[in-house]
Amino acid sequence: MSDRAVLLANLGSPASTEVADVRRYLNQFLMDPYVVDLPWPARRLLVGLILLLRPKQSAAAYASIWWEEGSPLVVISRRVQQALQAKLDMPVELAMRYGEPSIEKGLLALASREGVKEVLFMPQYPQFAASTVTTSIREAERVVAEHKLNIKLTVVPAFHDKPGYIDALVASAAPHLEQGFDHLLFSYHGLPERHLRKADPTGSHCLNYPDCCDRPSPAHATCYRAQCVSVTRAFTERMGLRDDQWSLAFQSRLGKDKWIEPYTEARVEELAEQGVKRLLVMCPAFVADCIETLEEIGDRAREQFIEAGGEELVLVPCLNDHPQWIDTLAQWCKTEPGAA
Ligand SMILES: C=CC1=C(C)c2cc3[nH]c(cc4nc(cc5[nH]c(cc1n2)c(C)c5CCC(=O)O)C(CCC(=O)O)=C4C)c(C)c3C=C
Ligand SMILES: [Fe+2]
Ligand SMILES: [Fe+2]
Repeated sequence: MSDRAVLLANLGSPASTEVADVRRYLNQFLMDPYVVDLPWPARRLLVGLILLLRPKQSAAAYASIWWEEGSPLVVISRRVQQALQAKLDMPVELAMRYGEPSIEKGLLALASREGVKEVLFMPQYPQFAASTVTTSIREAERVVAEHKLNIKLTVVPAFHDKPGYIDALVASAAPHLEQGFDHLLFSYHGLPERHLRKADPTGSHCLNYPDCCDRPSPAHATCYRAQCVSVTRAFTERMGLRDDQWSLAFQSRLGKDKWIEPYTEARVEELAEQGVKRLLVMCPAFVADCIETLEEIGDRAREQFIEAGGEELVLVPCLNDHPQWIDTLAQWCKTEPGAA
């Protein structure tokens, strides 16, 4: 038995589709200063306003995609944990940044296991964003410090450029592309432009040129947008797609700030108007299907596409528990983190 253990971390879901549970979840999520990055009084005020209407709308959206066993995101993540556990001679736990099972419970459970000296902390995000990766790492560090846990926390960074991730994406999506399509849309979760600028260590690269993501820069080490572009490029090159067969857009905008463009909603409508009949949509910012893929794309974008003249929108499933993805994760757990 190794002295290493693994903690998979994802974003999290409400405990149920009851409005009160969704409100509690949204409050915890949006009051995170890495997500709504305003000083506390302004954040409290803005989130208070969002919580007037959003919980009811989101509860209805969650209810439309909820499974008998629970939230798709949590159920799929649990399957991944179990499949990974079956391949490894080290304990594997699952944690969510918001809601349950919490990062605190996961770390305490692993630290109490006999012989565990190191926890490999694996945030399940291919691209870096402070609102996903940094906040998860800070929470894990807080738990280790607060409980004085005698473990080494080793973080596996965002894996957008790791061949194992791209290979698994190709293996899981290729059969869907082989069914034929008029256009392939890569729809990534969006981010406020401000988040991108804040993450730019040069202070002068991101969003300062129309083609910033195509110009090599040290800023790309923490640029969510550039990492989405590079995953898309790697995938389309591997699949041998021409540039006119695909496009890239960003979904899930919330609030009045400017978010990174183009927006998925606008692109879906444009594609239908341009005569695209069979549209495939991939969402590579998510490793597991969730409300953002199943409801926002699989239901709402599909309806919008058909109303605008399209015939069929096919949502390509996320990596979920695809065997090749599980093999990749297992390899990362056994080797040096981030090296595979
Ligand atoms: C300011 C708001 C938000 C930022 C910034 C944000 C970044 C971000 N989120 C994900 C991944 C997921 N987000 C999910 C749900 C979700 N996201 C926001 C808002 C922001 N996300 C909200 C309010 C919600 C809840 C649903 C809703 O009311 O619309 C989920 C799915 C959760 C589930 O239970 O299924 C994921 C996963 C990324 C990758 C990201 C930054 C790049
Ligand atoms: Fe989100
Ligand atoms: Fe860029």
